[in-house]
Amino acid sequence: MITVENLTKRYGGLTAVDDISFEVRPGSVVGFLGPNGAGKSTAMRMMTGLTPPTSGRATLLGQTYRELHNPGRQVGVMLDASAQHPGRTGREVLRVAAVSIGVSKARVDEVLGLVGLTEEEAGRRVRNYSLGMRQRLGIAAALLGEPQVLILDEPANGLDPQGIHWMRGLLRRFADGGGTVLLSSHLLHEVQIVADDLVMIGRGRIVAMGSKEELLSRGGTTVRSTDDVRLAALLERADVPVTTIGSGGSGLVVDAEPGVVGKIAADERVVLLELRSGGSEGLEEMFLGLTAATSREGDAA
Ligand SMILES: Nc1ncnc2c1ncn2[C@@H]1O[C@H](COP(=O)(O)OP(=O)(O)OP(=O)(O)O)[C@@H](O)[C@H]1O
Repeated sequence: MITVENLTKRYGGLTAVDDISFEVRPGSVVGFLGPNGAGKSTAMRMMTGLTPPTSGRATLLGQTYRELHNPGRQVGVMLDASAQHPGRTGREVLRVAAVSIGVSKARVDEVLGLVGLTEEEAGRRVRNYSLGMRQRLGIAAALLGEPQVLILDEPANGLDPQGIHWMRGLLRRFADGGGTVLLSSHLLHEVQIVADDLVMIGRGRIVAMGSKEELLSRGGTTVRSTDDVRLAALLERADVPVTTIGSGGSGLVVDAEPGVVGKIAADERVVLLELRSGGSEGLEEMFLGLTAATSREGDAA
């Protein structure tokens, strides 16, 4: 549904997006992650025809954005929630968009309901909206044409925890209904729950990508038991490498699947207090580690 092939953007001497390739399958949510300045927005702008690539290409439903017959009906885009006309009411913003892409007024009310903007809020001018309300309006605009694909740049920005929870539900339902979602974030935990796959970029380059489970399991397994010293010895005996022995009861990090560790513990009657995929550091640490080395902002430090 979304195919990105060797996409590159250079601004003078700066390579903002450096030869990235990935795919987003129908029915899935892909989190596009990277620190500030990593090149996420530039990549999304190229995907949606707003910035011409220096080389490479991106297709949506088999065509470039510019080749799409009625892009507003096929691809829902939210790149900059503050770009909406400040002097119009939320409802007016959506009505104007509805006319331009050819959808009914009734659909405007439907999407307002979907994003949880009340009658009163829809009648307020956008300049008086909070950032969270602007995000909801931006998502409403993206959903307006009943698209099959959603491309959202930092949609969780400005949403409170409840709003983030709501957005996850909305995107999950959209994907479960066969839709394709690409959403960017500079915060792993915002997308970690909802995303099926993750694409992590730093300084324009892909630094890691794969299914969430795959990326999580790269960190090994964390295990905590009532007797970690004995468990470590049992694991070593079974040729399962223990990479860390935590101090103060923080457990072990083991280079094996949780199932393997659990079985050894069960066979030897060691009581487990915790058993999970990922090292003690978790995906967040891995993300920070992967991107710290490639953060442009880090250059100044
Ligand atoms: N029009 C432009 N001209 C020159 N440089 C640009 C332009 N647009 C983006 N850049 C640079 O390209 C790099 C990537 O920027 P981009 O906005 O794509 O990053 P991002 O990952 O979306 O970060 P953020 O979350 O901070 O927006 C940055 O160094 C930015 O300064």
